[in-house]
Amino acid sequence: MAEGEVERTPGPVVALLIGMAGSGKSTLFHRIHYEAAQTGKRCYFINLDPAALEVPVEANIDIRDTVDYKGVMREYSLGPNGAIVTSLNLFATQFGDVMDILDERTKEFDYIIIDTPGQIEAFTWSASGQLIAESLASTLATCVVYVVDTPRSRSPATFMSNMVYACSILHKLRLPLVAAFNKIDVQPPETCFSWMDDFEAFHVALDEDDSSEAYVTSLHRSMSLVLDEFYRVLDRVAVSAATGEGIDNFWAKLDASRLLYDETYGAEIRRKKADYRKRHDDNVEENMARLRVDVAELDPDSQPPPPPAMVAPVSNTPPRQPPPPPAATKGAKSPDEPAVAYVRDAPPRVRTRSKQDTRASSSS
Ligand SMILES: Nc1nc2c(ncn2[C@@H]2O[C@H](COP(=O)(O)OP(=O)(O)OP(=O)(O)O)[C@@H](O)[C@H]2O)c(=O)[nH]1
Repeated sequence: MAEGEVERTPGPVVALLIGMAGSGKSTLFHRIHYEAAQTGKRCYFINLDPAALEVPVEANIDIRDTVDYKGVMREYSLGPNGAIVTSLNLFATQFGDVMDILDERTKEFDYIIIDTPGQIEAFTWSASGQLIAESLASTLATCVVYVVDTPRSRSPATFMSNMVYACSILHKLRLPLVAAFNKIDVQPPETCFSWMDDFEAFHVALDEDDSSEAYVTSLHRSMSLVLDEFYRVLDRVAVSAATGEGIDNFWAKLDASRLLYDETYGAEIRRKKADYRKRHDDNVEENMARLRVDVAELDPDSQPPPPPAMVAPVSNTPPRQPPPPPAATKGAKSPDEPAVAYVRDAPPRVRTRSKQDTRASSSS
């Protein structure tokens, strides 16, 4: 690779759909599924919303196949939000299996689209949400698609809340972020875009909006100055999940995110891996040198030990005889009884919906 050239991450682009409840994530998920089938784009779909009553498309992997959200509520006596977080936690413990499935199938897909729970903080502020995002981003070009409800963002105060949230997600996950202004069939995005391009236009809108208290207006005014920098690195696209308008641009933004990922997060991951490898190799070399000195000091005639690669693998050593079973004592448990009584069942292993899996891949 030529010097200064950015190393490209092979495999599909992963898009995590995140947004406030009702912003249209699931409808967008559905729209992407439809458009992908129409245009022959190869997409893999994952639903991470355990509380979804209905997923509009047959996802290749669905958290609801693994975790019973209502059962979690009952068993742990939790409310709806607690149960979503706990379901995600349980699923996160099995996410290695999901990564194995994705690793096996990376060559078959161009995009992996992931729907997340409507309770946005359940994903963005939970350890499991972060773990899932980091696991994906450790090997695949991953980005966040922050879905904005454009009609609701007509009000400067709601627009500001949305942008502050998007900014906090960018800081938390540190992944490329595309703001998808949805529902443009109802409300064109130009007003929001003008506020992002020119903070003075936003200040004028604040002055004209008499629904907020003076101190809130003043707070929004100063926050718009802070966010001005954020808007410069924020990619945006206007879409309508209902009509399909703007979806072509949506694909283009995902492709652009791949480049951004490679230049930022991907480059950082590769640097960390290289650092780790170097530190590991240096440690091995240092320990070997120390060992050689110690051995030489003990017995000047002795040969230094062979390098680690020449040490016979553990599996080649002859198996030891197992120790004899302990003598039966009075009141001992029968051999069939488990030694440890688990309080809770471990969550079932992740299952893909093999039938749908096959269907989805054949349709793509
Ligand atoms: N007009 C219009 N309505 C939309 C669009 N996208 C979504 N909606 C509507 O917005 C409402 C919420 O959409 P959902 O897709 O359920 O939103 P969500 O973000 O998945 O909701 P949660 O799962 O609760 O977070 C539904 O009534 C949709 O029909 C759009 O592009 N245009």
